[in-house]
Amino acid sequence: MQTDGNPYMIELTAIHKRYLLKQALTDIDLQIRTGTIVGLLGPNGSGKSTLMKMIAGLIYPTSGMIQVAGRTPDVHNKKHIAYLPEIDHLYGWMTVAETLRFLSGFYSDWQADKAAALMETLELDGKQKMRNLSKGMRARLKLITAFARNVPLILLDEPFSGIDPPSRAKIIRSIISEFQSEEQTILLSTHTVSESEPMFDDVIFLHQGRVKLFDSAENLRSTYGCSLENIWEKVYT
Ligand SMILES: Nc1ncnc2c1ncn2[C@@H]1O[C@H](COP(=O)(O)OP(=O)(O)OP(=O)(O)O)[C@@H](O)[C@H]1O
Repeated sequence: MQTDGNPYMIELTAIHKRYLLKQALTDIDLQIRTGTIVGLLGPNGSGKSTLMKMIAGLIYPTSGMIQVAGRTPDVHNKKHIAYLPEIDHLYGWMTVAETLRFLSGFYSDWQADKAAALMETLELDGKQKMRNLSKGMRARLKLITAFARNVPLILLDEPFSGIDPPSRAKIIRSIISEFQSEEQTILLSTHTVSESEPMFDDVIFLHQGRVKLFDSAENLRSTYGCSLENIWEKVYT
């Protein structure tokens, strides 16, 4: 995946997405800089997952243009994008360690040493059977599978759902420390704004499928004179 001097990992121009009966995204223009962690915030149904799936090349816009590292995303982008995977289809009889080995076979960029280190940091037991994992443990495993890959773009859709607050704090610290700012870009959607705030370089606030605010976290805080969480309250209430 080449960026050829282009400072933007993701460029969206006049994007509209309509499902059969529902307009999900309207007139989205965004440019996401390479080497940043970007927060994608918004209430339920504001279009976060739709935007993520589109950037991952899993669904297509109704109109408009998307460029990811200078090319239109399609299913082949899986090679270059780690999209927080659905793991529910994986074999329940396998252990966590077997599952990671199984997944490693699909990705030439898999870093087994990193997966092992993250297993330790996130306190996941390799001997546990997949079918016995709690919701929070499954969420941890998803994060490990995303960060074990050496890819330029990581898309994390609600990575903290089901994870308890102390573990969330630990995971956020590990995302910050694992982030390779020269080479990587992370787009992360979440409802846990206050805890996630320290991670974000830039923040997108979506509202009813439109971009309500998009700026650096620092500019937003100084413009509004408060934290992102308080901005959230001002924007959405
Ligand atoms: N496959 C689909 N078919 C029809 N409508 C859909 C589909 N997926 C999403 N929608 C609708 O599009 C809108 C945006 O949904 P989306 O899942 O992108 O929002 P979200 O911000 O990720 O929500 P949440 O925070 O609840 O996960 C919603 O009104 C939703 O009902």
